Formats: sequence, structure tokens, C-alpha cells
Amino acid sequence: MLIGCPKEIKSQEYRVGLTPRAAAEVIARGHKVIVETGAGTGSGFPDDDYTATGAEVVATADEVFARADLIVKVKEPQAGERKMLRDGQVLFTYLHLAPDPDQTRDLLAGGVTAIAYETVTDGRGGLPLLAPMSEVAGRLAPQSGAWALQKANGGSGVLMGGVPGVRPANVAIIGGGVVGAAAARVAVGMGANVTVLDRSVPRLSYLDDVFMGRLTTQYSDQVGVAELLPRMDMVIGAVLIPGAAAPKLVSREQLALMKPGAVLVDVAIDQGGCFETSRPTTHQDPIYEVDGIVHYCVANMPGAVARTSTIALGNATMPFLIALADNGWKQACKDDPNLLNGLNTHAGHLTYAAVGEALGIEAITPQAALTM
Ligand SMILES: NC(=O)C1=CN([C@@H]2O[C@H](COP(=O)(O)OP(=O)(O)OC[C@H]3O[C@@H](n4cnc5c(N)ncnc54)[C@H](O)[C@@H]3O)[C@@H](O)[C@H]2O)C=CC1
Ligand SMILES: CC(=O)C(=O)O
Ligand SMILES: [Mg+2]
Repeated sequence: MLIGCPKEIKSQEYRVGLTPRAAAEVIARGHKVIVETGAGTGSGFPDDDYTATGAEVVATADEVFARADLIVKVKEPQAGERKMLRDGQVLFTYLHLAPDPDQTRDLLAGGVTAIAYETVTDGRGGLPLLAPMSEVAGRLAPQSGAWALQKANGGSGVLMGGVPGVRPANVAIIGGGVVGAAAARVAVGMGANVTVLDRSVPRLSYLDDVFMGRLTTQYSDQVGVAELLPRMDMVIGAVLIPGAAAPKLVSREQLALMKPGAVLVDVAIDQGGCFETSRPTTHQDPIYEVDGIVHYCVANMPGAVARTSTIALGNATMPFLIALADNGWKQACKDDPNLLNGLNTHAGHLTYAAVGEALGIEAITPQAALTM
């Protein structure tokens, strides 16, 4: 199989979908690899690292898209990339379709077989291809939020850890999954006073256990969130209902409950965001203010630490990439129901129910797609 990896073109996205190690692995199994020149540079992998594995480095994304059977990427295909995708081509990347009707329409119109990293499962209730980037974004969230709290950035001027005699920042993390736990770890480490909210009591028990009294857990309901807001210096949004549009947990009206210069970090922005006033921002222009509250809503946070993120993502995608290359997408998905859960579009059909519900498009089952 010919596997193609273009250079990412989303704003300030320095990750790459295929590491030289992954290229070496599939080439050793008899496959061919083409990589766009410069694709790995932002992650510290020059073209030579790819050519050393036997991969072919080509000058343009057009050539990668025109020749490859399987395209491996990081971010959802941008409008220009979607024009280059072909009927029957397999795309393996993050998609986040629920809040993105334009992308969904283009993938369906193009007849692309698209497997979304964020909905591949592991059979233990986890999302193995989302988790590594959630670990990164979670660790970054308090750091980015602390920067936004600084006066020069519009924040209230509160230091995360306080100082002797002055209280630390109050930080609420809504959603205690992978992002939430990683964010808690860093926020606690910075000395903040941390509360984690979740709807899963077993998850709250787990966090209560592992943090051994260094944070507070709270069941997440509307009244509880509203009661917390007036005291918080920072609220980190980290909820997920897999594949679905994020539920809105803080309304615009509720911003008035918050302290002026408090910060909202909406990590769930890639699924549409969990605060009503969130809209996606970029690393170039990461924050904006609504009613005196600073919003940080970067949809590709891990791109900021591309070296770490690319290697972590490459480790996680490698076994699935090998299965797709060795067996073809259909057999690989028949063999592995967890990979099949990643299928979001095939031959003009949407194959993920939660995306269909969010966008009002009828979805078929992924099993039905295997018969087409
Ligand atoms: N902006 C970025 O660059 C990145 C964003 N993400 C996003 O972060 C979000 C969280 O991802 P993970 O932590 O991996 O998901 P996860 O599935 O590990 O955790 C989500 C948690 O949210 C909880 N939850 C669901 N509804 C809730 C509610 N109404 N109130 C409180 N908790 C609720 C669930 O019980 C679960 O514990 C996702 O939208 C993901 O795509 C992940 C990586 C990078
Ligand atoms: C998860 C995701 O969208 C990202 O890492 O950018
Ligand atoms: Mg994203």
C-alpha cells in the first residue's frame, strides 16, 4: 500500500502524522511511503530522516494526495486539502465532525473513507488515539490559563500558586477524564486550589484516591457549576461525549457571576466547546474577551509542543496504521471493532451516530459500511 503524509497546514500546526519510525515500520512490512517535503520539520524530523527509512520525499501536497491510497495526518483536512481527497481514498486523522458541517459535507461529497482518531476505542472505555493529545492539552491548559490570568493579557492578575499570606487561584476543571486529570496534576503542582467536576462518580472516586486530598471533587450539575463560578479565577472545560457536540455548561448570562478578568480555558473547543461564548482560536491569536472574562479556546493546543505531541501520537497510531496498511481498511475494521468505531464516513455515507445527531444527517452503522 502507498501511504502518504502531507505537511500540516492549519495555523501554527507543527505536528506531523507520520514519524520516521512509523515510516520505517511500514516500509519494513513491504509498504511504500511518500512524505511532503518539510512535513516533519516542525517536530524536529528533517526530510533526511524520512529518506533514510526508504520513504520518498515529494515537493507538493498535491502529489501526496494524488498518489497515496491512505493519507495519514494530524488535524482535520482543511478546505484546500478536502478538494484533493479522492473517492475511495482512506483518510486517518483527527476529524471532530460534530461541530463542523462544512468538513462533513465535503468528506461525504468526496466519497472519502475517513477514520477519526478521536472515536477509535480501546475496549476499556478509553479513546487511545485521543488520549495522548489529551494528556498534552490537559498539561498545557493550566499553563495557558495562568498566562491569560496575567494583567497584560486581560486577566485579573492572580498568580496560580499565590504567595505566603496570599491565597492561591481557585481553579475548576469540568470533566475529569484524560484532559481533566492531566490539567489537575499541573494545576495542583502550580499550587492552585483545584476542584474537579464530573458526571461519573467512579471517575471522581478515582481522582479522589490518586490525588490524596490535594484537590476537591464535585458532582457536575447545573446548580453546582453556577455555585462555583463566583469563586473561580479559572475554569477549564474538559468534558467529552465521544464524537458528539460538547454540552454547553456555562451560559453567556452566567459570565456575569464570575470575577472580572477570570479565565475560561475551553479544551473541548474541538468538539464545539462547552461554554456558550467559546469560539475556536489559534496559537497566533489565542484569547479574546466576552463580558470581561478572558477566553482561551485553541483547538490544536498540542501543536504548540509539536515534538512531544508528534512522538506521543505516533506511538499510539502505529498499531492501527500497520493494520490498515497490511490488511486494507475494510479487513482491518472487520478484525478490530475498536478501529471500526473510528469510521466516520464511507462512500458518501455518515457512519457515526453522534455526528449524525449533531448535524441532522442520517447515519448508517459502520457495520453496514463494511458491506459496501
Ligand atoms: N483543544 C485541544 O487541542 C484538544 C482538545 N481535546 C478535547 O478535550 C476534550 C476532553 O477529552 P478527554 O479528556 O480525552 O475525554 P475523556 O473521555 O477522557 O473525559 C471526558 C470526561 O467528561 C466527563 N463528562 C461528560 N459530560 C460531562 C458533564 N456534563 N459534566 C462534567 N463532566 C462530564 C466524562 O464523564 C469524562 O470523564 C475532548 O473534546 C477532546 O477532543 C483533546 C486534546 C486536544
Ligand atoms: C485532539 C486534537 O484535536 C488535537 O490534538 O489537535
Ligand atoms: Mg483539536
